[in-house]
Amino acid sequence: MSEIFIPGQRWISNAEPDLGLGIILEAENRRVLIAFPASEEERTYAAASAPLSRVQYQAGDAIRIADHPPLTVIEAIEQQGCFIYLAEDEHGNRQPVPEQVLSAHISLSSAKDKLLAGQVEHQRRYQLRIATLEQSQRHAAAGSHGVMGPRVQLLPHQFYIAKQAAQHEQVRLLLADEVGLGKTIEAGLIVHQRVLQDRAKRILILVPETLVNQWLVEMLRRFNLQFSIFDEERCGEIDGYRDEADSLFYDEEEEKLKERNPFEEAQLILASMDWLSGHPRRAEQLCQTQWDMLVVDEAHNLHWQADGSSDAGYQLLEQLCNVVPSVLMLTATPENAGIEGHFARLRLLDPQRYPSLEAFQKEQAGYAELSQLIDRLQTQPEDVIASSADMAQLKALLDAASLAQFADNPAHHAPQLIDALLDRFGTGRSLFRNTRASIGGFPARKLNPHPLPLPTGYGEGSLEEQLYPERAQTPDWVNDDPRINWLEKFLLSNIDSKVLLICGNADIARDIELFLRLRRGIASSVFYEDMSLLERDRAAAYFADPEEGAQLLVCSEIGSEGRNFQFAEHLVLFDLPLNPDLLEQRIGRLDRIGRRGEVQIHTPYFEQSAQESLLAWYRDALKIFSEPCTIGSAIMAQYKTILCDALTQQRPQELSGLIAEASKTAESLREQLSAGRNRLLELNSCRRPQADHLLSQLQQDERPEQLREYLELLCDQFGVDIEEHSENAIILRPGEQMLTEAFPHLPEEGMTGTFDRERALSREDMHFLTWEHPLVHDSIAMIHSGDFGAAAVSTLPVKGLPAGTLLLEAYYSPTVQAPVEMQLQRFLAGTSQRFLIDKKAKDLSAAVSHDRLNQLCQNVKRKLVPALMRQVREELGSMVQQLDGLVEIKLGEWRKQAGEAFMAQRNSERLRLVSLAERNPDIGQAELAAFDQASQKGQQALEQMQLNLYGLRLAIVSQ
Ligand SMILES: Nc1ncnc2c1ncn2[C@@H]1O[C@H](COP(=O)(O)OP(=O)(O)OP(=O)(O)O)[C@@H](O)[C@H]1O
Repeated sequence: MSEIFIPGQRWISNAEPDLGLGIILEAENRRVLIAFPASEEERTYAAASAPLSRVQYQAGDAIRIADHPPLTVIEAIEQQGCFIYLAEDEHGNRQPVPEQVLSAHISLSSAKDKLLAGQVEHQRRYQLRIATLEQSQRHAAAGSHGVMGPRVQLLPHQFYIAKQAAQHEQVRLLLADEVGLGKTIEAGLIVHQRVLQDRAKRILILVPETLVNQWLVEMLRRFNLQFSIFDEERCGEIDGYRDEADSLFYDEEEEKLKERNPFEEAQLILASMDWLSGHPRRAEQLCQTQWDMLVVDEAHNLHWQADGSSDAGYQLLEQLCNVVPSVLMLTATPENAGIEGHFARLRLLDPQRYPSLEAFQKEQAGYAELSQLIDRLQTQPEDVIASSADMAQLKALLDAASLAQFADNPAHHAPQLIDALLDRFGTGRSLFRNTRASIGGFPARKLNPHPLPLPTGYGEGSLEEQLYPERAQTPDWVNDDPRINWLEKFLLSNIDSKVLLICGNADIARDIELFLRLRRGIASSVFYEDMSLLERDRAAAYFADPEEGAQLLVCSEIGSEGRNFQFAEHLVLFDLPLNPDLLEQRIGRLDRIGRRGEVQIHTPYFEQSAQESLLAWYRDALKIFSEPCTIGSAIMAQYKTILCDALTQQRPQELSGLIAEASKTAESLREQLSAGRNRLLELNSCRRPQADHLLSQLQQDERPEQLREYLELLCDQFGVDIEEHSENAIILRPGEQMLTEAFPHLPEEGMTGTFDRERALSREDMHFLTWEHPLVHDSIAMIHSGDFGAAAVSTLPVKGLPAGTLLLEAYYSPTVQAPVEMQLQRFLAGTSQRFLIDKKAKDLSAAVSHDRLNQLCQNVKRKLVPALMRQVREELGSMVQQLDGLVEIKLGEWRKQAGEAFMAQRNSERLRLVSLAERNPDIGQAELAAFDQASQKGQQALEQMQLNLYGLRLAIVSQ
């Protein structure tokens, strides 16, 4: 039966009790709108299924009005569906209190009410409830909270970044690892962590159209995150508005009534950046939607222009960055369009830290000196103290308080100093870039050049015509081009190998594939921009199939970004682009994590042509075929004009001189970078000892044995059948007596899961069972949000105590009611409190553990409960009141601890802001005042922290 909602009534959300005490604002048209003032949130529900419970106080209950001492209810009087409480203060003064004025901060005590009313449950349910609290608190406090569940290999550089990202209230990062080192995985870890920690609910991922499905699959199979793909078709189905102003019957007013923002319809949305940047109306709707987090892949494709003519993609990114609190941008080639574009992206992420391009460029010149200082701080912090030059340098950069701390205990405080230096004078907080060189263990790149005779008619004209002669030919060019002939032979002599071919032009890609498939019978598929998403993904899947799949995949340039083709043995570069970052991206399709064996790169080219010279340029000047190229765009910026000129004119002497010179410039740039910027990035992106420690901690936190025990308890109580599958693996199936029809994430046919990460990585048909698997996570949430097992009564057959002695066991968990963006729950992680008291309120919790009590306690038959409760009710009532006194003391301690942890973090953020203000005129007094106000608000909310009574067990000593 549905409840009757009346404006002014006070209700509480069963699913989100932390929202505090809600007040009904509207109840019309079978919908109910409720506001939660404590957390500044509103919710709308269908009235028939609203997950709300009416809050109704009884005589004797304590109630609160804001800024008032507590009152005790004498009587509740109902008037037109709302209550007026007659209540008195500690001096006996009485006053009427309409429920509308009650404080929105509420402490919940359904366990108490249930126990006192004799509504008790079986022992085992209570045990499950307490196990749920203890296990979830333990997991929430673990350093690996949020990153344990993903089905990924434990790679230190990725987990290190996720850990760094978790440290700040909002995460705003450029993930810029070299190609194929797992930026998608890093982004997934960060997203997963934010979702699991309740720090982000509404997430938008924007990627190039070609990568939409790959992201969808990766998010689901590795992270259990079910994103919805939004495209124009889907949006059109939701948003009825049609802009057909030219039509005779067009009625703007009527159309406006059909308008709906489609992006409000789902929480986790994945969409193509190409589509949105070309669709102003959808882009506007996107910006009007409230997002907690934005992820943008291949961010280098969005171009910034100093004169304000940035492309539509960049403009959309800019607008989103202004309103979305957490932003991740991914690019393997951050400086693809020069330092300006790189700076523009950093500024979007952190405008306070990056006020001007000039300052940023100046800063880069000081990186070598800074990285040497950091090196010394890392290896010999005591020597830094002893060196007056180092200390003078530090004094010029950092605040006196941090330096004083460092001088007191150099080894302990050096890491904080390093963080502050990296953040304020490097790109510490905003940019992570891991390289193959710093991670190590990658297979080598091997170039296989294939010189071919230059056919007549080729090798003349503009540089473009010389480099890509096939583009100017008729479609039958494939019959005569020696590269096709070579390719055919190559494929036939490597029949068991997968070959990826990339060329810069869609028509050429199509011609090559068609010819080899139809005329030469090669099992192949093709991948180019005019194909639909589905067709492209089918082509990629056909290529990936190890048994029946294609031997060859021919891609236009769109296949060179983001795709995972590391399983292919050979990469054929049918042509070479003039952009070294594009070439690096192409090689990155094979040279990525998970690759086994050398990266075989094949370049068929024409002898004594511009192609041969360009190959020599890449090989000898940039060395791109032997190591990842990080200096490509800088060298190209310097030499492109003269290189193109020399290539066009085909002056071999001049070219070899140019290559020798560029090679020297490249070498010295590499050295310069490795002493300065790259060294700083290396220091920042993965500190190996910390990263290794994180992973070993994560492995300890997994606690598979305890998880298994917990699952057994859970399944037992909810009627889910559990059976052994094999070592470290189980099968779960809905049992005939399953308690709830919607046991979370359990398919009707059941599921097989393993506790072993390695096995989960190789067996995709098995679920990876951790404390973060959706079934476990949502079962825990289900128990937390309801009162399942909240109260129990048992007998305690022990000899040492007189029969009839009462022991009361109580578990509390803290809650703080504040706007979600303040993320104050993180300062309470892992805290819960157990009391075990006798009638004199003596706390026996240390003497008798919960487990021991579980072993000793016996369940009381349901029909005996009412009589038993009548006997003990009075004594029990006074014990419950005594508990309140103990709780007050504990609450004081926790408020203090959480407040201190919160302020320590705010103070360090404040120091940063003050330090940045010295160099950035945009940060003024107003920013600092707003910051202080937010700190004060957080502190006040923590001072209002409440302890929820989570579970109560009465044990009555029997003989
Ligand atoms: N921790 C991991 N466990 C398992 N597989 C991983 C892990 N990290 C990366 N991979 C795999 O390595 C490949 C490269 O990873 P990913 O696509 O995230 O790299 P990327 O840096 O985004 O690449 P690009 O620069 O091409 O966009 C993918 O197939 C990915 O699934």
